Amino acid sequence: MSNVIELDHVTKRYDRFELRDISLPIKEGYITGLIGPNGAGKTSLIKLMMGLIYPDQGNILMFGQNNQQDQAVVKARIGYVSDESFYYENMTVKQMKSIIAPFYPGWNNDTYVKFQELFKLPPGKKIKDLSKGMKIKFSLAIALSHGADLLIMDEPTSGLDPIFRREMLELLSEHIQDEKKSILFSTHNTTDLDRIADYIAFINEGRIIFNEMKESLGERYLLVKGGKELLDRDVRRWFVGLRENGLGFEGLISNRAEGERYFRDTAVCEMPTLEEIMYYTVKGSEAHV
Ligand SMILES: Nc1ncnc2c1ncn2[C@@H]1O[C@H](COP(=O)(O)OP(=O)(O)OP(=O)(O)O)[C@@H](O)[C@H]1O
Repeated sequence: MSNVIELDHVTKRYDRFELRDISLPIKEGYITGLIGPNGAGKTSLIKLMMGLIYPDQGNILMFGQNNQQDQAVVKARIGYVSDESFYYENMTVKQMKSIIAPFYPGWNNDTYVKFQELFKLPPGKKIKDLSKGMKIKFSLAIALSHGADLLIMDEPTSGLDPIFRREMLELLSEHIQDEKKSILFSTHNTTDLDRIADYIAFINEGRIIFNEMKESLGERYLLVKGGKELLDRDVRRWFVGLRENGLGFEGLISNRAEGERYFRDTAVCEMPTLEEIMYYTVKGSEAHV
């Protein structure tokens, strides 16, 4: 199985933040959700892939090609959706579309018209007068109209109402039916991932915590709820994150087999939700600062 994106030991430093030695393969033909709390580094990671910022160290391959040396070829195959607008604010939707379309050899105007109607995009409205959700819809219509092999989307669902949010996720699932297409999107929202993601890449404080098939996460982690008397210093070390109150605790263990062996008869063992995995991982990393 080949990788549509491959980050190889990529480091990017800012004054107070670092994406540290990131090696991240994104699988071709699947939907990967990039998730992490505010400030985890999701947008920076996406900008690195898009060649909008440059790594201090490491290599980035898109479709097996270097994303800087082969920039034009690579970019023509990517549909990029972000709420940071790269459009001319004073142009209308129609004018902007006419400027963008010729850049893409695979542009299909019938497809664009179909999405323009579906998304109720007002052709005569200026870009600056579009709502945040409308801008995202416009970006998405463009991305879906030039036959992109890879959609990269930075929080595409964040400005959308719940109805369109759901419709959009369905649309993305349909898009991926074409076996060679791939999607990477960042989100804060675990329900987006529950609905459509095949793979989940979780980033926290500039590091990749995991990049795994959604199904296999449940086999790896264990959520344990029990009485405080079960916790001693050694046992505490097994927990990625732990929440305690007067009598009891609830916590996440990353080695499911070991956790089950110890807690099976004395505590409640459950398969964690994605949200619980995120919550305890972030909580645990804060506790260790
Ligand atoms: N140009 C820059 N110069 C300095 N620091 C930056 C720059 N761009 C981003 N950062 C810092 O890098 C960190 C990661 O930011 P980034 O936008 O990648 O996170 P994110 O996961 O997308 O967050 P959010 O979910 O809030 O959008 C933040 O602490 C941010 O302040």
